[in-house]
Amino acid sequence: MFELKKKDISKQDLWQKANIVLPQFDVEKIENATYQNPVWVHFGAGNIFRGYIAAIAQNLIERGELNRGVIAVELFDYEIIDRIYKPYDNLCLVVTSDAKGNLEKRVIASITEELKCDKSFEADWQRLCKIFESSTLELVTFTITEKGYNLFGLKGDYLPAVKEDIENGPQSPKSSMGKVAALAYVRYKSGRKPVAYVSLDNCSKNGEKLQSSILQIAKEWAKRGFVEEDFVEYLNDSSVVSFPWSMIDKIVPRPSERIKELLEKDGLKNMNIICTSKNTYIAPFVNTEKAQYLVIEDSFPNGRPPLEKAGVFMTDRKTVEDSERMKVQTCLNPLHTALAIFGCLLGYKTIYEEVKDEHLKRLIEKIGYDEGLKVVVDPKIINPREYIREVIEERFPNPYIPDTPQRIATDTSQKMPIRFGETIKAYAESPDLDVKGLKYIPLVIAGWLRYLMCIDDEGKTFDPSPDPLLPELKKHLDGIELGREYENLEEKLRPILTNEVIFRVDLFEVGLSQRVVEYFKEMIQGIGAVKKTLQKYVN
Ligand SMILES: NC(=O)c1ccc[n+]([C@@H]2O[C@H](COP(=O)([O-])OP(=O)(O)OC[C@H]3O[C@@H](n4cnc5c(N)ncnc54)[C@H](O)[C@@H]3O)[C@@H](O)[C@H]2O)c1
Ligand SMILES: O=P(O)(O)OC[C@@H](O)[C@@H](O)[C@H](O)[C@H](O)CO
Repeated sequence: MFELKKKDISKQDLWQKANIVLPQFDVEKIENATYQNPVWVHFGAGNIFRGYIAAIAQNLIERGELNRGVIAVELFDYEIIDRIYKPYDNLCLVVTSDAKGNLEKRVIASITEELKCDKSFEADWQRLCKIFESSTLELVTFTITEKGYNLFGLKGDYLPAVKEDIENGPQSPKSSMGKVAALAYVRYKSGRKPVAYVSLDNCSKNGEKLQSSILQIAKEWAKRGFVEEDFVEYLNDSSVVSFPWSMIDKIVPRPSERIKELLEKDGLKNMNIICTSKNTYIAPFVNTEKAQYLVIEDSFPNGRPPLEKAGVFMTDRKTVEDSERMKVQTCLNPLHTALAIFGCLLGYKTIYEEVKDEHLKRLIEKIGYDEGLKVVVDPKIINPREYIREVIEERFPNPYIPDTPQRIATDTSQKMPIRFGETIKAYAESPDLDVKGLKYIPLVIAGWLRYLMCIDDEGKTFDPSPDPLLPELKKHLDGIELGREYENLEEKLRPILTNEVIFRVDLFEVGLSQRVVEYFKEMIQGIGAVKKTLQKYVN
């Protein structure tokens, strides 16, 4: 037996026998160099970071293109650090599966430090301040989920923690964006030092979203005299501080029991999967697919590692935007969200089983090829039609990527505007497209309303995936039962369907609410009605 710990890394024969590739560099040397002269900080120490971003850093280190690692920082779920980083010396085992079931196993050792970003962890906070004062710091990347950037609640008022941060200034921030703004202020105070803040989350114009949240807090602080006006100027000057946009694509599901068992058979100890009290599913290993795309706007005022040498497309903002529109708004994530919603309703536990169902497959083909492609601008670096084909025919059906509809259904309320709202808006604004002609996106929206009832198509209650708006949204579905007729459903659902925070547009105004409500009515007819409605409309 051996462990994913530094002390066992020297037992090369054991790892070799298990076909696990070890880091090809002097881990301690990189750690020391990074401690002295940090280059790269990452916020959001979850699965995609460990399985993709940290692997990019390792590729560069192994090729001699980078001589520092990445510092992992957690803003939200400190259990990750205590239970998955510290006990395994920040090592991570990445298991990559192709559709034939061939596995590549590799130890990632490019994460050199793990820090909890909160003033209550005084030593970590002091260390973070030191890092942000460092002139060698080039980039700060983020994978903190869409909701991590939010400042406002559904009604447009500040979230409580954000409000508190605004009132109290940068001294002891509580909200995620407040903490990042406070560290940006530390960097500013240390001599207006340059840096790039790079969001790698699945949101449209993610760089703009990050910048606007940090700026908003900075402006509120400046108004109250907590910071200089010049701090706001600094954050607005892209020659000093940039917020590059990006598109990131690699399916990194929750850790799988099957992979855990395989690793244990290899002789590895303590491969337990945990679910933290904040609902992060994480393990010492990460399971993922081979396919991967990362496109980043090339704007780095303090320089950057040669990311292109690790396969990252470094390009202009327009190409990033077109790639993001292609992936997040039309060709992958909306298809994923559709499968997530219908998967939970129809009792599926894996995505690959879902795409074997001809109706679900047809639904995602219709959303992608028929409704989505019409608003896609070809990003040139990736062909959109070929990309959808790869997604539907190769990536989703991969049985060795045990992705679940329940994982993807997490935070659906936060994803609606980007996954579907942008496309509806583009149709509504186009002189050549008829928004009322959309059929399949409204079917997914109706499915989501049906999902919010938390009763599956067999009439059994299910636990919905976490979503910050769930309690509020569920209230609007209260009292609706399967098998009953309702006269005033359109009115009852109006508060959801008119909410532009959720759909980017008012579905009543654009003329889609009636169709959504009609589909929804059909889906609540009784047991099996969701399946029947799906079959009726995709056929
Ligand atoms: N997993 C994927 O397949 C994938 C692919 C492409 C992009 N992404 C992007 O990365 C994000 C994270 O995915 P993951 O696989 O790492 O998920 P994960 O559940 O493994 O980790 C989520 C991370 O976000 C942090 N987080 C959650 N809420 C936060 C908040 N309010 N403030 C600050 N941090 C918060 C968590 O603490 C954790 O570090 C996704 O939401 C998506 O935007 C993921
Ligand atoms: O991660 P989210 O929450 O933005 O969306 C769920 C999935 O669609 C997503 O994680 C995909 O796996 C990913 O976007 C593939 O690149």
